[in-house]
Amino acid sequence: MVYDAFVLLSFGGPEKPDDVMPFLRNVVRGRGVPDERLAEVAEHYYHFGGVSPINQQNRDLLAAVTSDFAANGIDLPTYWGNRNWQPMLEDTVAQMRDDGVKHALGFATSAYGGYSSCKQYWEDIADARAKVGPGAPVISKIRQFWDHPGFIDPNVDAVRAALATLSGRRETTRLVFTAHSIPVTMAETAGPTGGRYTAQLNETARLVHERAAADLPWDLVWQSRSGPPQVPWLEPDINDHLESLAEQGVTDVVVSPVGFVSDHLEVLWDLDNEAAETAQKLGLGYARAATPNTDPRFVAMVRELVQERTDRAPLRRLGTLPVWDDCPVNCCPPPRRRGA
Ligand SMILES: CC1=C(CCC(=O)O)c2cc3nc(cc4[nH]c(cc5[nH]c(cc1n2)c(C)c5CCC(=O)O)c(CCC(=O)O)c4C)C(CCC(=O)O)=C3C
Ligand SMILES: [Fe+2]
Repeated sequence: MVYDAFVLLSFGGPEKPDDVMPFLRNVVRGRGVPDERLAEVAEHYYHFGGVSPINQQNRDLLAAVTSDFAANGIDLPTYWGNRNWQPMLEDTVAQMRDDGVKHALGFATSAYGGYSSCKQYWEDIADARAKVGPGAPVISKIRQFWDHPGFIDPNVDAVRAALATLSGRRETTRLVFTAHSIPVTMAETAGPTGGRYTAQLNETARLVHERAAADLPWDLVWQSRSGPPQVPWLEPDINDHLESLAEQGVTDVVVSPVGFVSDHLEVLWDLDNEAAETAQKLGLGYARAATPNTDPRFVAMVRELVQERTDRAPLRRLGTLPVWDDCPVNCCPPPRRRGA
């Protein structure tokens, strides 16, 4: 298989106040979410001047990957397209067609399986290619990387650095990993045999824990729940979990958002703002570990994942869960649409 381009696939985010509501309508398109709910979420974005950091983080990642390719003799042009905001993937795919690209490798900014984190990127690719029509390049998505050392090692260092800022007693310190909550049915149907999102997250958390702070107890909990209250999502929420930890006599927490690859708005708002405030109310010492962002090891991982496909380079990984490149068509079905 000969690949002739690389494309970074991501979520997208607003870059000025006027982008916020149209961006949010794109995120929930077809799901019948009322504007009042979106207006509430919009406040989180307005708090940061209507700018999500995610697009700049992706520009930085793409620039770093592009230089890393050049330094390692990989001669692929690099592109970037989003699901929910400019640059939209369909515009990127049109540009790739105009540039003569035939078959690109796509890297999505999510380490895990499941609908939102994996399958929906396949859908984004199919939708973008359908809109561009004849001549649209084929895009093959690169595998999930939850246990790749280039993802684990930066998280390990970040947990160690966060721990070092706490002044409390180690015996009563807890390591808390977080990821985006998803509907329980979505978790049950994640991956070819179900449960893949939570299984991979548990493996990531275990791998980071045993390298960063093997003596500390740890938990994996959830953040950023949305959707109507009658639909069950993964629990406990980080804020409820901090309360029960405080009741158990925990004095300090390190929160490591292994569910994400950059310090975007879900991290800045839901952790640095909300969870930090909860911890303060409870009198808990609190430190949030950084995500990989553009750590050189994470950037090198992207190149190694490309080399797995172009040179049949051996897979570098630390875990034991199964790995696959192309997902079966029937796995990770989309959530049921809500009535408007
Ligand atoms: C698993 C997962 C990831 C991690 C994997 C990955 O990274 O792909 C993720 C990432 C992100 N989620 C983000 C933002 C949002 N997610 C929403 C809504 C939802 N997320 C879901 C799941 C996930 N989401 C689900 C099941 C929904 C509800 C259903 C739906 O409607 O699809 C909503 C709607 C409003 C609301 O109801 O809260 C917003 C605004 C941002 C951007 C942050 C920024 O701007 O910096 C990022 C990176
Ligand atoms: Fe989300």
